[in-house]
Amino acid sequence: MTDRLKIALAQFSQNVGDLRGNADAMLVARSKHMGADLIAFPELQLIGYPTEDLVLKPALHAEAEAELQRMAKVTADGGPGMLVGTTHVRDRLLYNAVAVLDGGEVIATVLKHELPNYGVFDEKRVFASGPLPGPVNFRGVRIGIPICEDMWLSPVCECLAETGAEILISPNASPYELGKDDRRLSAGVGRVTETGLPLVMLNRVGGQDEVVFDGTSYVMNPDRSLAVGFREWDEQIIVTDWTRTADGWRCAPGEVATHDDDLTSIYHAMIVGLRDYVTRNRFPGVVLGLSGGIDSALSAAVAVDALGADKVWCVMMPSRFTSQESLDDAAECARLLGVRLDSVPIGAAMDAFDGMLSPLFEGRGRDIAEENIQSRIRGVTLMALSNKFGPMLLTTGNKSEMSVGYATIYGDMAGGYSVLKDVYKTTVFELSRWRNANLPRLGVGATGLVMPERVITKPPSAELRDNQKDQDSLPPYDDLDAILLDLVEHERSVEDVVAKGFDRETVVKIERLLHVAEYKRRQAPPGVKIGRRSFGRDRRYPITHAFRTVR
Ligand SMILES: Nc1ncnc2c1ncn2[C@@H]1O[C@H](COP(=O)(O)OP(=O)(O)OC[C@H]2O[C@@H]([n+]3cccc(C(=O)O)c3)[C@H](O)[C@@H]2O)[C@@H](O)[C@H]1O
Ligand SMILES: Nc1ncnc2c1ncn2[C@@H]1O[C@H](COP(=O)(O)OP(=O)(O)OP(=O)(O)O)[C@@H](O)[C@H]1O
Ligand SMILES: NC(=O)CC[C@H](N)C(=O)O
Repeated sequence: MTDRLKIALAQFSQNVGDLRGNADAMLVARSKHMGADLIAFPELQLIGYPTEDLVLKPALHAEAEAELQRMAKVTADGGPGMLVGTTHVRDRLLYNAVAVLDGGEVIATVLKHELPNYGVFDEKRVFASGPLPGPVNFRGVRIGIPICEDMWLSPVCECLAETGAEILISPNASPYELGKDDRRLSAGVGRVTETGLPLVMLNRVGGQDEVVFDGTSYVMNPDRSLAVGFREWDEQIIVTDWTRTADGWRCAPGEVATHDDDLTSIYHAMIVGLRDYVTRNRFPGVVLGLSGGIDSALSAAVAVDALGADKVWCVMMPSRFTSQESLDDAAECARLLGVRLDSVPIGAAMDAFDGMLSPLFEGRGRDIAEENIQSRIRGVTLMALSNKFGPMLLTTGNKSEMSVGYATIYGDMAGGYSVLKDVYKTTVFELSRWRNANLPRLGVGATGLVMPERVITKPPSAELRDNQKDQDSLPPYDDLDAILLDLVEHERSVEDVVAKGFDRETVVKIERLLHVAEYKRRQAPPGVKIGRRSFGRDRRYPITHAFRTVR
């Protein structure tokens, strides 16, 4: 019976659907840690998380089994065993599983019991729930393997402790949300307190469409002290040293990384989401409309930090409503960021549409139709550049606008991905100030200012007509965001919000706009999830419905 163990923990990224690539990355990691007894990886490391309906293809199960067998054979060399997240088919049911590989074979397969089915998760849609598991005997040590949600709730870990587990290793695919690192720790404290066992929480990193994974893996000893704490966002392998004591197994103390403050954390999530989306979908870069306003300035700054200045192409598309201030601010933003800026005036296209539509529009005054045509001309222009040269169009709308439909469908909503989709305008201001004063650790962009101060201080305007200001149609952003926070993030009623002192008419209007704009959000590009109620993945409302919290 062994009294010492070396367990290598790989906080890895994953490439959904690239089973060969994911398997090769695990084998390379193992080959570099031949002194370890075991190397563990995050949840579904072979397939990638979230799998969504990809796992409904039987061909994928066959490939997963072949890759698993290939990996198992490698372990015949007597080196480290492997703990690999994969799918498993048993009695024609599909499970989210972890296979334990050792001595050339799959020595055990553990099935996930608790399937998360809320927020961004849909696991019950594709996986069956496995029975409550017992520990796996790995070289004489009984290892309990609660798979992600199995660690977030009590029953699986309690069952593992009762059936003799000595160490808990929990492969996770726990998506980023502001403050989630603390919740991961609290869940761990709960399980360690209940079971008296040491716990490994091993999370993935990287971006997958709307969700990003920030890692923050850790090892917690039974006294609830952190033996090891991984960095946020980075791939990292840490070899942990374990000793059997009279009171059970203990992990030797190592490095415990500190975590970012809120604004740094949000900014990093945006960088990781955009970087992985653009690179994995093989775009040469991004193109975006740079208006001299704050949303496009911040989107451009994130893009430069994520991809590098040479991969970001900005285009100013002035009309007769564009102020000199906007022209100057866009030029200064581009200079500070070191990006290419072209100018494509849209007056000729506006005149062409006026001419084309004048027989039909005759007798009607100019209104929102003409305003939106400008936004759509810009969308067409940017998509033409995307088609001709390949960069993906980056959409710049923020959560405040997307909440109330303050964006033109098929116009400035055109694009492939949005970094501001889940941040309210007040946070856009904070992030812009923060980025002007800080260089993000994960960023590859410019030091110093990334936008002139005036972009942050001037009143926001869509410049679709003379002297237009956002505040002509919307309440001040401080009020709008406070109301939206209640209606969207906390699902409060109009009465609840009015009771806090907000004007009833304003709150009723915002609730109405929120519901009416659902059709726009359904057609909006994906964007990185930051909070608990992101549009699309978390908050799923019907488009057609008659419910209002006031009549
Ligand atoms: N339930 C539903 N299902 C499907 N389609 C529906 C629909 N309701 C309306 N529609 C369609 O949508 C159209 C109305 O939507 P849309 O054409 O977008 O136009 P609309 O929402 O009326 O106007 C866009 C608003 O966004 C503002 N804006 C535009 C551009 C940029 C910014 C900014 O600051 O970032 C602000 C602009 O000032 C204006 O207030 C209707 O004409 C109809 O065709
Ligand atoms: N003159 C312009 N030149 C280039 N792009 C523009 C121009 N006007 C608008 N856009 C694009 O359309 C998006 C919507 O911009 P708009 O100015 O209407 O409102 P906004 O939400 O306040 O955005 P911003 O703060 O970036 O100006 C902008 O972020 C930008 O990408
Ligand atoms: N993949 C999972 O089971 C993740 C569920 C977990 N509660 C989380 O939010 O991170």
